Amino acid sequence: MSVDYLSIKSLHVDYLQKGKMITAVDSVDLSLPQSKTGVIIGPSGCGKSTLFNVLAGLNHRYSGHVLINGKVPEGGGETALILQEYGLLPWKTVWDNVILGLQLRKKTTQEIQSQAATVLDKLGLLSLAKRFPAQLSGGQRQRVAIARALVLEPKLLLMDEPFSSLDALTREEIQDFLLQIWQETKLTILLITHNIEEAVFLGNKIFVMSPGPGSIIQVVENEMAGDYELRGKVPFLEMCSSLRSLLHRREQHAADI
Ligand SMILES: Nc1ncnc2c1ncn2[C@@H]1O[C@H](COP(=O)(O)OP(=O)(O)OP(=O)(O)O)[C@@H](O)[C@H]1O
Repeated sequence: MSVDYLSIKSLHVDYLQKGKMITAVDSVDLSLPQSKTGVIIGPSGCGKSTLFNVLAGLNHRYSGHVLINGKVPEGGGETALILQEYGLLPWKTVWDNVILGLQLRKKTTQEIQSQAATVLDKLGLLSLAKRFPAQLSGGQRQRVAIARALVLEPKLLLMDEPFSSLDALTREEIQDFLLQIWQETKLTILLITHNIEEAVFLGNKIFVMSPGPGSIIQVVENEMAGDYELRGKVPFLEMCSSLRSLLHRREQHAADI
């Protein structure tokens, strides 16, 4: 029996805003086995980032049960979070951005040098090590953000709309790149996207969220994910189409209430 690496049961998060309680997510149930990819898709404001803040250990004010590898999320450690804007420090070079986390973990200079060089080399970024983020393309910046996360050897990679600011072709290249990273490292990956094709291309499990306060309204098991040749194939297009209909129906239903 496979034990879920990530397990969320009855998650509920409220925010207090100007004296009023706002429910951001309600009754969220989600599970993901180790070394699988999960994609969360849902309308704006349904609570996707709220969910990630809990998983990244940044928000402890929730009710329900959340376990990552059997432990309550505390941040750091085995979990890495990559944000939409990449989170790179503009005044630091690629190299200095990548080694930051290792320095914070008080690694020796030798360990830092060797781990950073290995990851940058693997991701084809060594030649860019002395550049600053502003001197990189969007796709290169995204790869540096992935390098910065991977150098810490996480077991769970959380990515919050990581490719949303990339043009269509670069986006596909980076999706392929992420697939390659996943196949090599067998990381568990949970990714948020608004893009249906991306969800079907990358997600072994696709979690569809309802409009806010969000909950998971459908889980699509997707054995096709992980195939580089998938885009354009009939089953891929069919799954995208049915996911699109589901999301439209749900938005229409919410608008009618
Ligand atoms: N710090 C906060 N204080 C008060 N309300 C918040 C806070 N953060 C989020 N919210 C509210 O909680 C709800 C969920 O927000 P969240 O950012 O998690 O949604 P999302 O699905 O990630 O949205 P998007 O797709 O637009 O990024 C929204 O109604 C939002 O206004």
